[in-house]
Amino acid sequence: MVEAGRDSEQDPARAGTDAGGAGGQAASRALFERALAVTPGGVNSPVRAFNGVGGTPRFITSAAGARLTDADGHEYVDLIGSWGPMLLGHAHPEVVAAVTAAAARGTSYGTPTVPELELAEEIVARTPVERVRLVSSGTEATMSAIRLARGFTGRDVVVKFAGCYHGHVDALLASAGSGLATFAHSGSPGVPESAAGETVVLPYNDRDAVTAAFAEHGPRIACLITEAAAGNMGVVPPDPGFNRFLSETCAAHGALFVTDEVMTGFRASARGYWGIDGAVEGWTPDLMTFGKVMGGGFPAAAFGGRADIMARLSPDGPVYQAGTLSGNPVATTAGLTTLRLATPEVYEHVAKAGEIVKQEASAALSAAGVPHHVQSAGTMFSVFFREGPVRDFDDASGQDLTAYAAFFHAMLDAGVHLPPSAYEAWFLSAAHDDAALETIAAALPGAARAAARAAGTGVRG
Ligand SMILES: Cc1ncc(COP(=O)(O)O)c(C=O)c1O
Ligand SMILES: N[C@H](C=O)CCC(=O)O
Repeated sequence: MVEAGRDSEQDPARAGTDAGGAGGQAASRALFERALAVTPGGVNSPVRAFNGVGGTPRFITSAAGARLTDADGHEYVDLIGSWGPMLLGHAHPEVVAAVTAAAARGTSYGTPTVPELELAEEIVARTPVERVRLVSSGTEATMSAIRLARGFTGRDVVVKFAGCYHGHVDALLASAGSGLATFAHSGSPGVPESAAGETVVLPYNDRDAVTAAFAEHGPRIACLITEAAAGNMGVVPPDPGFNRFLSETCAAHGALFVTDEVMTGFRASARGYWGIDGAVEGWTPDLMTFGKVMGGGFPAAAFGGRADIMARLSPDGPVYQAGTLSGNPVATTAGLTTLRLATPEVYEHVAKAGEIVKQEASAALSAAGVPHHVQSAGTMFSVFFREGPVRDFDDASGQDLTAYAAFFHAMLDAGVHLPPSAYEAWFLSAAHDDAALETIAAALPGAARAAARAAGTGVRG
């Protein structure tokens, strides 16, 4: 095994240029060159590219527990967590065994199966949804929820918040947070005016803007969709009472309240962000969306909600929605096994590890004089490279992206793989043990000094 750690004191000018050292990334570089020849940007989802931080993405060849191994044999403590799903860590033996056994029984039948039934039961047991439909991605879940909301209400307008990402659904791809922020697009070519034109985008945590939008468009609003706690502009929790206010405003205008828990679901807590907000404050979304953790690292996602709304869905009702691989037996086995293994101890461990990493990151950045702010939503957290609380996307956009790029590369050199974007959560898992936390702790001071050298020298978001 080759150690990833080298040169965490690199010159900030080298940040974003594979500061890891000549020769150390030969295999990843060669693979990336091949990928560029056959795949746009060399990646199958834009945030995987290093466009926001510069350099060559590492090709990961295996992962176990809290660690990733790349094609050059370097090992990294993983803080990407596949962008959220890997709550238990990579290649959890019981998940691997269950998935292997499921695959041996056949990988897809196109008929109802037991694992999909049991996964649906598990979701209904943990959340306020009464009926749930399984799909294959978070994007499909939000797209379907929006269609159902429109079909149920007979209205067209959708309200969303700037900086909240709900997948690459046409109607929701306006001011959509991390990927688009990292790539400096304001929306996306290819999304027709007719699709985006029915979307109202408001500043997050802004009650006045919500009140004004409903006053103007109320009778045309089918639904308001929000991340239960925003995680795609960095972690920005709703102000106390904000989600309840949204729920009440929707109800007052006959619109549906849709909470997107694709990221927070079964991650922020065992019952998602709803478990620490709605369950406490006494509000219930009309529809919810889920993904990531409930797929256990496989393509599985879901949307669900009130029985009378879900009854409008085909085959019971007229709103069409379908999928050849929806409820796939291997994917649902992975998700079901993951949820069953996600005990209170798992959430306690992830929370405790998060507290340690947050405290150490903040201490290192403070010692180096780097402006920063740490925010959390349940067990999720992120570090903003700017001073002061972040309440909305404008605040999040005030980050020093050059400082983050230098920090990211120094961490990578020291064997810690952060998300290659300043607008993402740092994901921990039950597998982040003392040794993994020590690697992170050892990497932070040098990375903070690299960020300090780069701070203020370049791009602000
Ligand atoms: C809150 C939220 N909603 C929806 C999505 C879309 O999910 P997917 O990438 O599985 O399509 C994501 C992440 O990608 C997300 O974080
Ligand atoms: N921020 C995105 C979702 O949470 C990252 C995942 C992706 O789009 O690849």
